[in-house]
Amino acid sequence: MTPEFFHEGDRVGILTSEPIGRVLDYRAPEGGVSNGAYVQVPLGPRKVTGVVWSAGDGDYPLEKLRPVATVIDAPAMLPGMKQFLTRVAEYTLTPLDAVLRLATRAPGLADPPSKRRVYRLGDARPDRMTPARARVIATLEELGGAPLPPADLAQLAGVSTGVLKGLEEAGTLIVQAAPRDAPFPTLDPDRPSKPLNDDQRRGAAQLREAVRSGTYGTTLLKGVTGSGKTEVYLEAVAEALRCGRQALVLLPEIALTGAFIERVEKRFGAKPAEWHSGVTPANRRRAWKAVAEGQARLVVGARSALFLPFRDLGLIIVDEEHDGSYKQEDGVLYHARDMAVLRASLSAAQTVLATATPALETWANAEAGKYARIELTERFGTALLPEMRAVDMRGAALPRDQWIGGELAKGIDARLGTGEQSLLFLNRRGYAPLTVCRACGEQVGCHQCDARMVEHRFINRLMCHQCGETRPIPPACPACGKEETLAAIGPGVERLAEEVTARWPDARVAVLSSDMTESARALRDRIDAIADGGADIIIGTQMVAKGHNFPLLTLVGVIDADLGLQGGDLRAAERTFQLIRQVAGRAGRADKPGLCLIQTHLPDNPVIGAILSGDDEAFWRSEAAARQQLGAPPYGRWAGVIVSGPDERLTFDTARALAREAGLFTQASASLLGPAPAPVAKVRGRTRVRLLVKAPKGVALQPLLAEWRDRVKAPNGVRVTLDIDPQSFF
Ligand SMILES: Nc1ncnc2c1ncn2[C@@H]1O[C@H](COP(=O)(O)OP(=O)(O)OP(=O)(O)O)[C@@H](O)[C@H]1O
Ligand SMILES: [Zn+2]
Repeated sequence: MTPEFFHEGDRVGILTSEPIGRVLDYRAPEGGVSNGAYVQVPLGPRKVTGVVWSAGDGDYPLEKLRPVATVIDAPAMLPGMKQFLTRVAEYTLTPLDAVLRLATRAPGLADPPSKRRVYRLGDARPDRMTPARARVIATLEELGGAPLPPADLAQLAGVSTGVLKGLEEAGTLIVQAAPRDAPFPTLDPDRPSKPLNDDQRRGAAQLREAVRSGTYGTTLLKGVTGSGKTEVYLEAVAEALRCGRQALVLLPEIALTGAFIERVEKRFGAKPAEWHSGVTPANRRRAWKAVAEGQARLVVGARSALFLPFRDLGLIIVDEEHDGSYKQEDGVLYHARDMAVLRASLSAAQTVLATATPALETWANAEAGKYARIELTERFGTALLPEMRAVDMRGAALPRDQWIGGELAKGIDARLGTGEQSLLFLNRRGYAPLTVCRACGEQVGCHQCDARMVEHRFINRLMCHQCGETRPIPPACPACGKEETLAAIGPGVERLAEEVTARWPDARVAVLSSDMTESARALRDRIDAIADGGADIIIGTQMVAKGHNFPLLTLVGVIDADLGLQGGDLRAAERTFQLIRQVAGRAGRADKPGLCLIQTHLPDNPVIGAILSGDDEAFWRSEAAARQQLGAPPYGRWAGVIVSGPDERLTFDTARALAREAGLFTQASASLLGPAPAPVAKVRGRTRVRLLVKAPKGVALQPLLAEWRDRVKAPNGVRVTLDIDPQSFF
C-alpha cells in the first residue's frame, strides 16, 4: 500500500515520462508531497515531469537522493487513473513511462498560473462625465461586479481603449490580475432537447438509466445514417451532468468537432472543453487543469482525450466507433475504443459505442450479450435511406483520363442548376497514385521508403505517403534522364477534380481531402460553406464519409468501390462495407430522396452485394463465420510483430532469432508465422520485417509476448514493435 502522504525527507518513487523504464527514488520536498502528485524532478541536468507513484524502495542512501524540485499546482492523480495507465501499459506491452507521457501532454503544466489584466469598477467617479464614460460604468454595473479584460470591456461598451485609460487614471476603473485559465462555463442539462421520436426516446431512456446506475456498462448504439444517434447520446451526456459526473465524447475526425460543439451549445447552452491537436497550447493546459479539478464537465476530443485526468468520469461516447483512426499507429499502439471500455470499467462509467456499421468486434460483443444494444432502424423525420445501385464498369470503355461513367455523369447533370449537390467519393489523396516514365517504365519511388511517390498537383510536388517527404516533380526521368516522359497513372481526388472541371466547367467544385494543409478553423468554414450550398460537386476522400450533414446532397458516386477490396487484409471486406455505407449515408438526409451509385468492376462480389441488400445482420454473420474459421479476431487473438532497423541483415537476423523461440507459443497452443519482409519493406530507410502471433481466445497473450521478446537481445538500432490486435498489416 502506498501511503497517502509523504513527509519532507521521505523516500518517494517517481514515475517520469522519460524513457527510463522504472520508477526513480527522490526525497520528498519541504512541506511533503501527496501520493499521485504531479511534480518536477531533476534528472541529470534537466527538470522533468513525473508523478508520485509509490513509496521509494531503492537502497541508495537517503541523504544522497535529490529532492523533488517542484510540486505542480494540480490535483493529484487518482488511484483509478494509475490503474488505467498501468493496464494500458500491460495490454499494449509498452513501458509505463510512455503511457504516462500520454497523460501529461499539457504544455506548461508546471508554469505558475499566468495572470491577465482585467478591469473592475472602483468607487471614484470622474470629474467630467461623457456619454462614453457613462457607458463603461453602466456596462460594468450590469455585470454585477464581474471584472472584464480591457478589450472585452471596450467592445461591450462601444468605446476606445483610450476612454478606459482615462477612467483608470480617475480611479473609476481598477486594474486587477485574474488567472488566465478562465473556468469553463456551466452546461445546463435541463434545457429542452429536440423532441425525440419513439425510437430515440426509448434509446435515450435506456442510456439515462444506465448512466444513473453508477456502474460500468457498454452499449452499442446502432442506428442507420441520419437516424439521430447524436440526439440520443446527448441525453446520456445530460444525465451524466445531472448526476454531477464528467462526460467525454470522442470523435474520429477533428473536422467534425466544430459542428458537434455547436450542437452541444444548442443543447446545453454553453461550449464544452475541446481536446485535440488543433487546440492551442494555452487552451490545452486550461482544459487539462479544469478536467483535473472536475470543473470542466464535458470534453469533446480525439482519442488522446482518454488520457485526461478526469475527477469523476461517468460516461464515454465513442462516435463512429468502427473508425480506423481510433487506433493509434505510432508510439503507444492502443485502440481508443477498447481503452475507452477499459477506462469506463475502472471508473464505474458507461461507454456508448455509436455507429451505423459496427466493427465486427463490437457486433460480436453485442451478440454475446457483453454489450447492451439500442437500434435505430429509420432515418429521423421524413428522410429516407438512399437508394443504392451498383454500376458495372466492365464494359464502360472510358477515355484514358476519365473515371466518371455515363450513369453517374447523368446523375450529376440532372442535379446541376437544381440546387442539389453531388458527392464523388474516391479514397485516394493527391493527383495520381503512380508516376511512370513512358520511355523506360521507371516508377518514381521514395528515396527512403519502399513506396511510390504520389503526385500532388495542388502543391506541385511528389509526396511519399509513408514518410511524408515531398520533392519537386522532376523535369526528367530519374532513371533514364529523358525529358517530359513522366506520366501520371490512375486517379486521385485532385485528378478527379480536373475531370469534373473539364466536363462541367460552370459547376462549383470543392475538394475535401485530409492532406490539405489548411487550419482546423479554415476547414470548418469550408465545410459549413458547402453545407450551405456553396458547391455543386464535392469531391472527397474518406474524410467526407464521416458524419457530415450536407442537407442539399442527393447524389453520391463511389468512383471505385473495388479499391479497398484489393490487397485482401483481414478487414478489407468489413472496411469497404462500412466506408461505402457511411458515404452513401451522406445522400438524401433532408426532404429530397438520395441516390448512391457504386462504380465497380466486381458487381458479383459478395461485399458489394451486402452493401446493396441492406441486410446487415447477414453480412456480419458471414464475416463472423469466416473469421471464426480462420481463428481471426475477435474469435482468436492476434499480435503483429514488426522488426525494423537501418541494417537489413541485422534486422532479418533478429527476426530469425525471434522465430527460433517459437516454441514458447506452440506450448501454449498459439503459433508464430514469419518472418517475412513487410508489404512495405522499407520506411525512412529502415528495413521492416513482419511476424504474426496467433492464439486461441483464452490464452493470456501479453505475458507470453513479453517473455518471448526478452529472449532475444536486439542489436543496436534494431527495434521490435509489438502490435496487439493489429488493424494494419503494411
Ligand atoms: N429529435 C430530433 N429532432 C429534430 N431533428 C433531429 C432529431 N434527431 C435528429 N435530427 C436531425 O437529423 C439529422 C441526423 O441526425 P444525427 O446527425 O444525430 O444522425 P446520426 O445518426 O448521427 O447520423 P450519421 O451516422 O449519418 O452521422 C440531423 O440534422 C439532426 O439535427
Ligand atoms: Zn518515404
